[in-house]
Amino acid sequence: MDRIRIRGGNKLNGVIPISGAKNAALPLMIASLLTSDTLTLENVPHLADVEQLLRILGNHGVDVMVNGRRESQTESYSRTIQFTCRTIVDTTAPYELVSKMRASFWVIGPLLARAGTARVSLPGGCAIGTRPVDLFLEGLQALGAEIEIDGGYVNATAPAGGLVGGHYTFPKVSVGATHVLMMAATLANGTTVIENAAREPEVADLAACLTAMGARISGAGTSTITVEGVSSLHGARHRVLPDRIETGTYAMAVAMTGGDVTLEGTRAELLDNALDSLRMAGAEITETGSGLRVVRNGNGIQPVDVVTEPFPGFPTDLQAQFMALMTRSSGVSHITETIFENRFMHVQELARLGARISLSGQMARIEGVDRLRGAPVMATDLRASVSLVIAGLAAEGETMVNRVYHLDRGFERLEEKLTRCGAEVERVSD
Ligand SMILES: CC(=O)N[C@H]1[C@@H](OP(=O)(O)OP(=O)(O)OC[C@H]2O[C@@H](n3ccc(=O)[nH]c3=O)[C@H](O)[C@@H]2O)O[C@H](CO)[C@@H](O)[C@@H]1O
Ligand SMILES: C=C(OP(=O)(O)O)C(=O)O
Repeated sequence: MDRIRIRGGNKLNGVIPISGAKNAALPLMIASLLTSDTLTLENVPHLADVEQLLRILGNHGVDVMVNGRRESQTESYSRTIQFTCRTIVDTTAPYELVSKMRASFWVIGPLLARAGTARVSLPGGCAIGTRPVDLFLEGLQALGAEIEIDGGYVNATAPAGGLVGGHYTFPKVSVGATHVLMMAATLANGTTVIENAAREPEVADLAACLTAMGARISGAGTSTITVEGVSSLHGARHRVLPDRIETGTYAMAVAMTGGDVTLEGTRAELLDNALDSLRMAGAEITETGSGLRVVRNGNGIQPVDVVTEPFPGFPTDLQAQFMALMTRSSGVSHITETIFENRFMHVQELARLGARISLSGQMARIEGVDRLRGAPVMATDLRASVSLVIAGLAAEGETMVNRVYHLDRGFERLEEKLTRCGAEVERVSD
């Protein structure tokens, strides 16, 4: 099992290319099920989750070409992948495939919309909370779907003439359920209005791609999305937007170590609130022609309180990384997690490095310390893992991060990107 060894203490200086967003690429890939034409996606990151979804889509009948070839091309940062689903050959998404990754559940929307039926295993994914699927099911029922749960599977059936436009107000913001409902509504008969929709940039990115495929969508990126159903979608070419979580992660790494790094190919507006928190912590962040420049020279790290919220609030997917940064601040900070009920697994691992953190319900109190010391730590989920890398970069001596398969779900070539900027980070394969 691979591990990551870090020798802390080096500043980061240089350029880090930001990859296409995992959380945009996954729903975009799933959208290929909605058409019999070819959907071409550019800037698809090479990540374990993407590879897993390729297997799942293959099972439904999607033919895949990566950089013009049939076998997976791993050498390039940014891959162009063509997806062609002439017919849906299987409407079942089995437990063995879906249990590994939550987003694979999202095939339920396109399968139902195009084939009229779907049998999809209840999902897996990062163990950060119970993560039910009730809102997906309620939303699909609002489009006329009949739903039953049997043996760990959701069986969904559209009415005889296909899904029908409907009105659904989310009682709670859900990124995944917004993606699914929007995709399902593209092929429904009539107009669908989705209220209290997720406003994450990945939702707008999916809507832009669906629109290029012939869908009629307005309001994506706001909390009310209207979809006028059409009878079919066609092929399109779309570029996956830059990964805002990867952007924020490296920005926090620079704030942690000090240095001067340009995050190439990304944009400030994708991070909104999180950049303000980073600036308050002491990082200088400027937009350049090629991306975002992050600098921290001389000044220490200031304590900043954050509360995770749906976009444009501070993202839960950056909570662990910001906590790592706060372990070295010059005072006391508080981090409140409002999205997932069990997303503090990194706390005990950060403590191994000398962090002082106490938990009270959904709030963590972090008392900054002068120094962290390297230690063996264990990655528990994707973002928790990278928070340990950030802490390790600033810790004295060696930090060994175990179970890095979590990291490989969402960070493309992490050790290479950091090493190029002066960090001592290497992958150790046993
Ligand atoms: C692949 C992907 O894009 N994953 C992201 C997506 O996950 P994901 O789409 O799974 O997260 P959601 O936005 O759906 O979850 C938000 C909250 O709603 C709850 N909920 C959700 C659906 C439902 O049917 N019932 C319900 O109660 C969840 O348990 C959670 O408490 O958004 C999360 C919140 O920004 C991010 O952390 C994940 O990285
Ligand atoms: C929680 C995450 O992913 P998933 O929703 O796929 O579990 C994440 O990207 O941080």
